[in-house]
Amino acid sequence: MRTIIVGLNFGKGDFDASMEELHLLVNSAGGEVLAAVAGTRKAPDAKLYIGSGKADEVKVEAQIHRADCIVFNHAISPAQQRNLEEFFGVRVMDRTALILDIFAQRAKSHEGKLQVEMAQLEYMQSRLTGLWTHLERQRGGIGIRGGMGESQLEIDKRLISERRMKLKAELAKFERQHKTQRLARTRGTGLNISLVGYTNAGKSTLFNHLTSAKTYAADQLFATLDTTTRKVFVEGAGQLVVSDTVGFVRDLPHQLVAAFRATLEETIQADVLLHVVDAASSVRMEQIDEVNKVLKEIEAEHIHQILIWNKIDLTAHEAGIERDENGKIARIYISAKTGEGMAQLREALVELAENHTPDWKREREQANEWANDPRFRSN
Ligand SMILES: Nc1nc2c(ncn2[C@@H]2O[C@H](COP(=O)(O)OP(=O)(O)OP(=O)(O)O)[C@@H](O)[C@H]2O)c(=O)[nH]1
Ligand SMILES: [Mg+2]
Repeated sequence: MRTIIVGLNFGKGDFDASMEELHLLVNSAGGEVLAAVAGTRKAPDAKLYIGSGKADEVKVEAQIHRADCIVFNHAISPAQQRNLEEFFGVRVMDRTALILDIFAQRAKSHEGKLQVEMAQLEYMQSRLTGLWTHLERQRGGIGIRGGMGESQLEIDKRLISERRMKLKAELAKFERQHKTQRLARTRGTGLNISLVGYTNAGKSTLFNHLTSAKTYAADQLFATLDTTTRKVFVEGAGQLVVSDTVGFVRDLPHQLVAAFRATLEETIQADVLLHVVDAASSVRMEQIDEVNKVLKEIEAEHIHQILIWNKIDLTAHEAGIERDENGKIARIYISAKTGEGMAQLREALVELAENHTPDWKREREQANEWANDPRFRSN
């Protein structure tokens, strides 16, 4: 797709980095960015999101470059999208739709495909509702009852609802399957580790290094969609379970977070999160915040987390372990590409495994505690 990207700078965060990310997102979706238009505003315009002057500018750019798509670096309302498409005469997408599109292209497993479809339907349904209110208002004004628009909308809405119900039931089946598999996998094994992090941070590269697996690692956003889990034997740490997960991104559509809940469930079950950070990125701190936001959304913020400062081959950092004031491991500097710091990471895993209490032991301790608690003793 021949694309023009548009972003408004509201004076928050790193605007240039966010436009750069949108550029990467469009490339990841298979599109080509022909021009970028930036504007500054205090608040979005109700009708077109951008002001009418800016809209003229975008229209000229679109005509010069013969663009067939305009992507906004924001979430725009259904009404605004309609107005913009009318104004430009080409397709208009917002950030959410773009991310959904990438996920739809990337989904490989049956479950992944269902999850993305679920998220898309939810997104569409919210758009239809917007359209519906719009027609409703129009109809009220003109005083005509019923009409083609209304019935078509009603049908669309019903079809979407029915499909969503079906998907929900199918996804629930997968969820039960995950539970059984997880039980079988973690029985008798040690530490359960999940690699989490912003998209493109290097999770899959690290996963491959740790497990000698061939998980798809690529310089594109959302290379990984499905959670991959492997057992790994680490000398001194015993049998570990390691999971590679989907990358997070700023404003990850909440529909997607909801849809991927089952996949992300793996993350929630982990004993330790290795939070992989692209240390070479200028916006790494913002990315860490975004990842933590999603972790909170999936109720995984309480899990012990260690920051993996990756890609140090591109920075001035040296490989090694950094500890907090209590001597606990806080950060590990590595390069998953060159292998620097991997020895230290393995050392850290041994230490974590030593300090880890397996579930069965924790349960037994808990039972003993209750047995000895006078409050629970009968006479
Ligand atoms: N220079 C350098 N590049 C790295 C390093 N680790 C990963 N990369 C590169 O970064 C890009 C992204 O790596 P992935 O492992 O696919 O990243 P990911 O976090 O799994 O990304 P998603 O699955 O898209 O969320 C690839 O081009 C890797 O080759 C590193 O230590 N140094
Ligand atoms: Mg990956």
